[in-house]
Amino acid sequence: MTDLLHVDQLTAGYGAIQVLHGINLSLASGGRLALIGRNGVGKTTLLKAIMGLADVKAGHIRLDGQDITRWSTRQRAQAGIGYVPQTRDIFPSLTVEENLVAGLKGRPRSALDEAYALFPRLAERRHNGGQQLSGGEQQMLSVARTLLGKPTLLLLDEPLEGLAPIICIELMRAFEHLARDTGVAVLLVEQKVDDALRFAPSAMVLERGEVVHESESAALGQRKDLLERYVGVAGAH
Ligand SMILES: Nc1ncnc2c1ncn2[C@@H]1O[C@H](COP(=O)(O)OP(=O)(O)OP(=O)(O)O)[C@@H](O)[C@H]1O
Repeated sequence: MTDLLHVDQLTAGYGAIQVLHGINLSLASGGRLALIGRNGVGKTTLLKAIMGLADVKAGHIRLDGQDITRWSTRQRAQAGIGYVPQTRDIFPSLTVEENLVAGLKGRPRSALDEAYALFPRLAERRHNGGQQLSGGEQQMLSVARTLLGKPTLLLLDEPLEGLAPIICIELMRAFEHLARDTGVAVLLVEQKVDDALRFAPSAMVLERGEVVHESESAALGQRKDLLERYVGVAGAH
């Protein structure tokens, strides 16, 4: 079976700065993979490289068997990659509904119901401005907008960052539903290691731009030594 995403010997960074060194990664259709590691090890850069937002120096990125390494970000989005950046990419001056409409890209307005079904909070706040939303609601809006593009691969960059525990639970539940009901594959970068390992059956640890560990999440959750060394937490998985 062909992997949905296949990253092969990827070396990438920004201009002359090399951040990732020879990364290999595979994700099947409908699969879930957690990408963890300390700040600055290159997790965001890996997502950006997959989305066409970092400079690839060597190696290949394949989506559904097609080599997309030199494709534009727009082409990758059209091919089915959805990227939710760490910065919560919403228009603060537009309402929730206007933000969602901006993500429709030709799909019928009825598609908004999918977003509201996944995040009922957004339905309640549909006429509120983006800047009036809480951090959690902004994150939901950012995710919902990306999902309107019907991605087959979703790249999530620290979606739980700075959110209250109760909102984290709500978001993780929504991601579970989403993955189960739509079959979208998810590559999740997350500092909240327990949540990441619970969500994804497989995990990869990055350190200084290299993969230093790869295993089932349950097995990694037992390796307190590795979690302490590479993530700085003992983990309670
Ligand atoms: N636009 C950029 N130009 C140059 N260097 C960058 C740029 N963005 C990130 N870097 C550098 O690349 C390295 C990896 O950063 P990256 O954001 O990928 O790490 P990360 O693991 O996602 O960390 P964090 O959890 O802090 O986001 C860091 O040393 C960072 O300073």
